[in-house]
Amino acid sequence: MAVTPLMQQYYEIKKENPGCILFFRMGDFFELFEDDAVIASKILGLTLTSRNNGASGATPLCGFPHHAAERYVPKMVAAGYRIAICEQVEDPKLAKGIVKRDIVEIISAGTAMNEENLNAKEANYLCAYVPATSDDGKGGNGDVAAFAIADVTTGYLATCRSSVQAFECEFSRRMPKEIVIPEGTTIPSAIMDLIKAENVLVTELPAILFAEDQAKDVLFTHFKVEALDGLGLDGRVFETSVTGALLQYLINQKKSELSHFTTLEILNLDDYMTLDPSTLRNLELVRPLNADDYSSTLCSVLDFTVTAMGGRTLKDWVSHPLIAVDRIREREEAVGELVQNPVALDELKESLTSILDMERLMGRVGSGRANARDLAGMGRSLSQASKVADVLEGLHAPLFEGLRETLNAAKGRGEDLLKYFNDDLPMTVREGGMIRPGASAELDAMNEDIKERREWIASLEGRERERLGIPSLKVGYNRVFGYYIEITKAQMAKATQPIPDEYIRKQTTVNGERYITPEMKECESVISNAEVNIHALEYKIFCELRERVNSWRAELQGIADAIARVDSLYSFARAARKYNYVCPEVFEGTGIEIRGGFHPVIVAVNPDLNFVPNDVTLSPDGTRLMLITGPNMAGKSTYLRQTGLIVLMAQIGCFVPAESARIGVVDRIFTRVGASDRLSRGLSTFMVEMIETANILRNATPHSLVLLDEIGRGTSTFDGLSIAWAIVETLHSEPARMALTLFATHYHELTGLVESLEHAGNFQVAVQEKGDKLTFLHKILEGACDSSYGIHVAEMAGLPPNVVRRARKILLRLEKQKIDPSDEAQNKKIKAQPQMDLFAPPDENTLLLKDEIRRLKPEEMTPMQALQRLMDLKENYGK
Ligand SMILES: Nc1ncnc2c1ncn2[C@@H]1O[C@H](COP(=O)(O)OP(=O)(O)OP(=O)(O)O)[C@@H](O)[C@H]1O
Repeated sequence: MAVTPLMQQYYEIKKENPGCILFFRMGDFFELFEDDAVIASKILGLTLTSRNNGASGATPLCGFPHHAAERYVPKMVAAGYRIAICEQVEDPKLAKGIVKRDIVEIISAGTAMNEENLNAKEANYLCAYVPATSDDGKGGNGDVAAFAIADVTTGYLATCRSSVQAFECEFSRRMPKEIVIPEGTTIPSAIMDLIKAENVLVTELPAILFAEDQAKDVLFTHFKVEALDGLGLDGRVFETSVTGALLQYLINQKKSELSHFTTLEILNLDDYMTLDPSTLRNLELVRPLNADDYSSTLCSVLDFTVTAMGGRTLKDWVSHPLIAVDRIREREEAVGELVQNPVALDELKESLTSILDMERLMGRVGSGRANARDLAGMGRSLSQASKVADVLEGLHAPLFEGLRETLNAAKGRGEDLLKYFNDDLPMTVREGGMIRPGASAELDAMNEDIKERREWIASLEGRERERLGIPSLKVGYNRVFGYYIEITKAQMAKATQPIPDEYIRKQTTVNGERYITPEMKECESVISNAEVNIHALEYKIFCELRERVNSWRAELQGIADAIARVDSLYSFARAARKYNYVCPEVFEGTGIEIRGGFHPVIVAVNPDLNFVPNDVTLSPDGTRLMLITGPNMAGKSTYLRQTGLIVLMAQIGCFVPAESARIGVVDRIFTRVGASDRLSRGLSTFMVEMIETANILRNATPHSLVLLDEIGRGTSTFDGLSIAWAIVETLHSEPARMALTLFATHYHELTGLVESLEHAGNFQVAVQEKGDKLTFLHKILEGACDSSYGIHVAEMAGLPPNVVRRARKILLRLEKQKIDPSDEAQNKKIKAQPQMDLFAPPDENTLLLKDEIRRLKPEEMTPMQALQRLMDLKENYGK
């Protein structure tokens, strides 16, 4: 079927970009056709119309003015689509036939650059993954991963080979918006879970992009190196392949060089405490459990950062606690110095305040999008960065010395840039108005040449007003016929002079006439000819400046990174001062000793709450496992979480919410606490609980901190108790595990077990019972709690009195069968006993009896037969 030539062009471009929604530029509009139009009209709320497409009939169509793309592209990307921007790439006036069009950029979740629509304090990560083998070449069954992570907005690029489990942890810490894989690759199921839960876009690429040789070429060309060791990739086949493919994908999408990717980091995940996705979630470090409540996260409490870069680094630090004691102490020392020096803190805040997002500005420079405002912004930020260096001059912590040296590279550069730019700058780069007088002699001379004529035009209005006696006469300008003199009908009537002969009528408007004069036109033509050259020269100077900034990129990224770190240390110090945190003593070894610890988030969010501080003492030779009993609502979960958070805060180099703390560096924090959002993924509460517990029991080490809250409550009492019991024994006694453990439980039966274990101790959350009234004291004390008060709490919550009364009766009866786990004889009985659940099914005899009764037909029996049957039943079942 014949289609119009325009649609033919459309179809060709569409075919070359499968899987993309095509934004097709036509004049001042973007048009979308067919399915693209139907999809976009729904998402963007646009009216769907149709276009006559030659003999093939009408085509669904929707469109919008081109500048609206700024708003519409992010909306489409957020809805999970990939947008191909197709621009007119030749001047329509010069085109022979259909205007030439081409794709200038493809935008998807992980490649979006439009930072106005991104959360400034959040990175926009894109990840690539390939299955790998381990160093020794043995682990090739998909349990080793190679991955690369990039942020195209800032130029961050890193790669790593690790176990799939470590990849899963890193994936959830970074939470990329998009993952790129070779076609047909199976993504490990744990990662797939995260992808589904977070709506991560999955992009499959031809496997050839991941071929080692191809990837090498991409890396060599991009980084201008001739060997892999220049990038630290020597002998790292999988990392090379995955990084090369990722970079190639980005270059293909952005259709630009991306020179802001200047370095490649080889990640070593062993440098950081392992935090699996459930711990990240449960401790609410960066993201809240309840999507809308960011204030419940640790980040929100610690984030006093002033710059967007600092905000991103702070998040990165919080989700990557350190293992190396010297690095932790380095940060602590720097924070400590700031805590003691409020003047320096204020000075830092002042100089950090006007620093823009230099990393993202570099992204704009590197991808050729920067305008004069961006370069001047970079200039101002550099001047401020050198002020930050001056503040650091007065500080002595070793970390600050290194940062100051890096920041010294900013000295002079800001001023060097700013001297070129006007104070008020346009968005456009080809229409002049950017370069400050005095910055270029050539430009000044060109401006000088037309100065008189510009002044002549500028003063024309005044002169003509006087000459014609029309005080409100106007000289205007439009793109169609340039300068004109406008005289309204009312003005004309009041004019003291007739319209001069040299006035040429150009346009009649509703209110009057517009004129030009030959002298005016001659002047204008000289000005506009000169301005073409002036604008071209301004653009040339601008491009040189942009190139200069681009050539500074390595230093600028170093400066940006240093600013982000200073800002994060500043933020820790502010938090420490505001909430009275103390510097923990972090040591290499095992043991946790916290005096007067409190929960950083609860206290920050509820400043009026009378929070009761608590102690923790865990050591390999003393108590390794604390079993904590106490009523509901007493504060067990809070105690567990605050301990996890305090240990984590110590290892990110932050001060901690306590009177004092000694923290032996832990390799992992495991948590099995609270609700889980994995329920939505089709797993039952109990299943999730057991998956997470299994992970703990397989991976905990004697250097781990394990937080277990109410393990086993998701199943029947005896199953749950038995599981909890076995877990306590394993964590306490199995040499490979023996982790420092806080175990909160409602199974009071376990307190007896704990008494028989050498390195476990019973603790309770104190309550005060006066008559019927129960007061929570929130204090953790030694010893076991002898009552669970569950019914009490239920009563306080408003359960109807008849239900409460009945519950008390049932409880009394059940307590008569109480089990003592420390009683060996009874222990054996438990294991041998069939399940004795409240709602356990009736025994076999009862079922048989019921069955026999059901089959009896008394109406067909004689009295004698009935009596005989009754005697049989009594004989069989009556004992
Ligand atoms: N140390 C404390 N000081 C003051 N209030 C506290 C303290 N610890 C907890 N709370 C408050 O008590 C309430 C219950 O705490 P939490 O959820 O930790 O109890 P729990 O013992 O784990 O309860 P459950 O067994 O029902 O899960 C929370 O609202 C919390 O703010």
